[in-house]
Amino acid sequence: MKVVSGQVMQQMDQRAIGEFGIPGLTLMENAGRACADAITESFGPGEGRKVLVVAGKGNNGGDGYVIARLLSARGWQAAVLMLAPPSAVTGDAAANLALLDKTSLILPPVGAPLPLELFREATLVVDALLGTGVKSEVTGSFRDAIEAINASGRPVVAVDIPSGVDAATGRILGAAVRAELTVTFALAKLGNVLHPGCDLCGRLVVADIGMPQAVLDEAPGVGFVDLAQARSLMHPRTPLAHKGSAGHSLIVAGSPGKTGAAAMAANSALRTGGGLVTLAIPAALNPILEAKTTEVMTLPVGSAGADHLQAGALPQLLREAATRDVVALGPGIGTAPSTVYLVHSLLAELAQPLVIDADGLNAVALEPELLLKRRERITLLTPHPGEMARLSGCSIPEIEADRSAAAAEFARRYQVYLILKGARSVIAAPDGRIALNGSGNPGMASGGMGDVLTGVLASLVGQGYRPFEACCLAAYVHGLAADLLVPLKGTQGMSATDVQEMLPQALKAVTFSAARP
Ligand SMILES: NC(=O)C1=CN([C@@H]2O[C@H](COP(=O)(O)OP(=O)(O)OC[C@H]3O[C@@H](n4cnc5c(N)ncnc54)[C@H](O)[C@@H]3O)[C@@H](O)[C@H]2O)[C@@H](O)CC1
Ligand SMILES: [K+]
Repeated sequence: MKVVSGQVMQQMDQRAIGEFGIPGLTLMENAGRACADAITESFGPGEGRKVLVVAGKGNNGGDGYVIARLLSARGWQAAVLMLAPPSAVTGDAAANLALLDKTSLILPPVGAPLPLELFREATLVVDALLGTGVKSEVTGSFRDAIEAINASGRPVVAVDIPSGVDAATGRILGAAVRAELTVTFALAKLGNVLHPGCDLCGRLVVADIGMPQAVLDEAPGVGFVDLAQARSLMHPRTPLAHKGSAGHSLIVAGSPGKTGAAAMAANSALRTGGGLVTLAIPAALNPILEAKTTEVMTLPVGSAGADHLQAGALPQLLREAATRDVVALGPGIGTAPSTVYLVHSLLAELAQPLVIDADGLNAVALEPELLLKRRERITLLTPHPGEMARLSGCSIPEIEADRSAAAAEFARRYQVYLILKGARSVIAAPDGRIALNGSGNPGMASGGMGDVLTGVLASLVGQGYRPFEACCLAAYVHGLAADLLVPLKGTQGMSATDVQEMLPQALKAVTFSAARP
């Protein structure tokens, strides 16, 4: 699904009206009807029940007037609480205001408290205060209205986006409505899917309001990886599949104290459907990894006593990699100078698609220009914000201020695919494509989750998925495995190994529709 900023949506509205001749009134009528239909579907017919529409002075309020008119025709007793005088309402919104029964309009005198009894008496509250036109922090009577809506204890339906959420960032502008249902128009807005705004939307419905297909297709936006999107990316496994056709990953990982990272990355590659996995580890750690893994083949590298990956292991690793479909480099390798040197050498010399994570990224951060040596080869990085900050020479707050921009800029500059981890991981491609991952939960804030993702991503690349699609699917499946754990374990105490072991169920959920076992 495509997601756009509020500003882009406003340009789309203008284009539909100006270039395609669709009257703004038609778009507003379609938007209001989509909300009325969603309300009827969720809450049933009116049967004399009361609905309170809280309306601002812009077109979001205009949608609210349409909703009030249509719901009263469907048996609701509709009242409209206006936060601005009718004289301030203009354009299409004014045209719809004129169609309303004047006795349904409530306009509290300036400075008077809001009539809270209206909220108590209503069965349902519709939030049509502010939509994509919100410009600043919400204060005064608008803030009072948002607080009254939230305190009402009534189900709330938000029109387009919960009022007070910034449509471009999901940021709460001082106060925001908490809705049970949000009906957004034409395309979802970034504020509908980014935290914390998305936590206030409740169920999100994206309604068709008759926007021309060309306007939808040509709007600049980002992808949002949800179940439907992940399902469309999944390659079905053919009946003729064999272990040689499902990809052979080489995972280069491990140092003393971090053998678990190596084991999780390798096991996760298998749990994602990889045909074969070879785990290259410092020779001295081989007995530990032999015991920790079963299906995985271990490859002790370096001299017999080597407990860190060292530069001398380069020829052995290059020989091994030559017949592998993908290499993943970094989980738990540490930052010893010789290990860093090895990472830099592998970066330059490996021909295979290369996934780099963890200490592999820290080694790259010392000399990011080395990535440009791989311009003609596929490189995929999976940084968390701290690693991203080191890679790009910015601070973590700078990265967090605009995660999509940070990921997109780095991916373009260094011609790499990138998963910037965190709530709503950002996936960026060298050609400018961006997607946000829709799965995952706070239970994933625990050590080792990144090692699992590395294994998942390497496995998918090894199975032949194209890099951007592999990143989208890896992020989604990884998050979904954690989501499937929530009913079983909650969000405190789930471990990365739990997520690793849930990967097959996540893949199953993505592969099969509900109708198929
Ligand atoms: N043709 C169109 O443009 C369509 C627009 N639609 C609706 O129109 C909405 C956008 O309408 P508008 O651009 O009129 O904007 P809004 O209705 O979101 O709000 C804009 C109004 O609120 C005021 N405002 C901004 N920030 C404020 C704040 N912090 N506190 C108080 N007032 C504030 C502005 O001065 C402006 O008057 C969409 O969200 C959607 O609901 C739909 O009807 C579909 C068609
Ligand atoms: K709203």
